[in-house]
Amino acid sequence: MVRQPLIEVRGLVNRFGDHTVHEGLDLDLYRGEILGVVGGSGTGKSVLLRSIIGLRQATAGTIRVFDQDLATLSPRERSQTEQRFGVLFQTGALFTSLTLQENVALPLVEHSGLSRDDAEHLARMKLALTGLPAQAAQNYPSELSGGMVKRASLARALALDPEVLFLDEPTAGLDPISAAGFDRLLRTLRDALGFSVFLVTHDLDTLYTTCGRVAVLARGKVLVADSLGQVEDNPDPWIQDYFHGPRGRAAADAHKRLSREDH
Ligand SMILES: Nc1ncnc2c1ncn2[C@@H]1O[C@H](COP(=O)(O)OP(=O)(O)OP(=O)(O)O)[C@@H](O)[C@H]1O
Repeated sequence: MVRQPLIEVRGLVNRFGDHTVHEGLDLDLYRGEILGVVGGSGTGKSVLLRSIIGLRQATAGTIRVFDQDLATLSPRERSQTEQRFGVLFQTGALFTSLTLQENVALPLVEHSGLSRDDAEHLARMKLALTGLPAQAAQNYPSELSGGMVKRASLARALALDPEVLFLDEPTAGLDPISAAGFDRLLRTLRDALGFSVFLVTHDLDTLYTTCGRVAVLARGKVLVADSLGQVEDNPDPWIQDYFHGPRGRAAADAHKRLSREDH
């Protein structure tokens, strides 16, 4: 059976002045998958994410989302399409002057026409879904640990039941235990809710524990997008260094050990 991509990027070009970031980049995201997007610093992972979610107009190329060409959508259609996305940026980007419950309720009030009371009720459910204790709903972001803020940001990204979740380095800045907890949570929620994930990360443990496929960006393109096993075997020097250097080996070994313990 031929799998239809939910997102299809073709011939993407992004330039800033005479600096070319993407030069004919192709990438697909399939329904229900967690796609890890990796690459050296400055290879354009965030610019790619921003182009897909409509925060940046690409210099050239096409981006089809849910079988529609982003460039041909009216502002209204674009806004409807964007509501099918959930986004979690690296900083979490919660409003510091709002409680967690108010933060998560905000998109619900804005986009789904719920009353404030109903939105806050639903917000508490979303926060519980991400594993936060009930009382955290009344806390302000500054009162919580980094891991809890990440969970709350995830709850906000999930507020409108998105079909695709975009995450930009979600475990950056978390201690390894909180990071592993976040990875597990992401897998569990994907299994339960069925969304697809576009995950920009530098975290090798995240790649090994959560991603079904991995796309490697280098030299303006996607060098390879495949299962980890296939990607690890790619002879490109950056890929070899990344996956077979000391950190890559440690992450692969830890994953093998955990898989054995699970069986
Ligand atoms: N608004 C902008 N104006 C000019 N250059 C930009 C802009 N946004 C990104 N760039 C450049 O595009 C390149 C890719 O940036 P991007 O943030 O996508 O990299 P990245 O792969 O996400 O890097 P990192 O892993 O370090 O986060 C960088 O050289 C960056 O300086």
